[in-house]
Amino acid sequence: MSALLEIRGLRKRFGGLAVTDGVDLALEPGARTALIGPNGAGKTTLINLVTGQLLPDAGTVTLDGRDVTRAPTVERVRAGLVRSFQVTRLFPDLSPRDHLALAILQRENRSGRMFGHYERDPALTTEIDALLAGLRLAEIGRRPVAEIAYGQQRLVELAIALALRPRVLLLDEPAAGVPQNETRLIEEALAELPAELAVLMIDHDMDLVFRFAREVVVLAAGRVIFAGPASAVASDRGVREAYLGSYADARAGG
Ligand SMILES: Nc1ncnc2c1ncn2[C@@H]1O[C@H](COP(=O)(O)OP(=O)(O)OP(=O)(O)O)[C@@H](O)[C@H]1O
Repeated sequence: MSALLEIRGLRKRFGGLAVTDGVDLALEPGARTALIGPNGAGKTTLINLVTGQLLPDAGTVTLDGRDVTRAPTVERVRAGLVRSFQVTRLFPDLSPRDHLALAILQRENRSGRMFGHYERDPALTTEIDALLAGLRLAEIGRRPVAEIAYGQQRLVELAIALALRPRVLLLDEPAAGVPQNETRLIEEALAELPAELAVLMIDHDMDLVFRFAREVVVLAAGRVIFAGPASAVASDRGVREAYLGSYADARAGG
């Protein structure tokens, strides 16, 4: 199968620091890949380079064969390269339904003026209902986001990302800050993502990473030090030394 997202030789320096130092990474349709590595390894920078929030000094980002290395973020989103929104970007007074209506109108390049009466548009409300039902958010669909549980707010972010009809979904710490008793909701939602969607997830929670990912890419000091099956990462010597040692030892009871 050919790669849907392909990153080749990507480089980015901040001052004297090579934060992205010749990164290669490929995602095929249906990929479930985790991007892990120590604090400051360059994970978020890599995601920002892929989404277009930052431009690289060298290298290429290709989506389905099309070079998008210098394309504006909005163009990449239209082409199906979507990053999950951050909770801080939700509007506290708006409901999940409102957020989804905005996302769909944006996707369809329709005027924001439609927003005032979107509930009267059957195609829109049908789609919103399906997205909310899929993430088990139907019951709180009309409540202001500020009033719903944090775990549900994170699911609203995911619903917004899905409303943009991604082919590649980049998830930056989807369960970060979610109380323990709500993380199951996030995991269930991640497990039920469309099969053909290619997903790249950054997370520090190794239990979540290993339950979700089939492939793991380990970044350290801006370089890929491991890329391969999740089953092989914990026993990789370089990874243990750079990052996973304590986790692997704990799992082994050592
Ligand atoms: N805009 C910037 N200007 C200068 N340095 C930056 C900038 N953004 C990130 N850095 C530096 O680049 C390095 C990598 O940061 P980045 O946030 O990409 O790492 P990370 O792997 O996502 O870390 P974490 O796991 O802590 O989120 C860090 O040393 C950081 O201080």
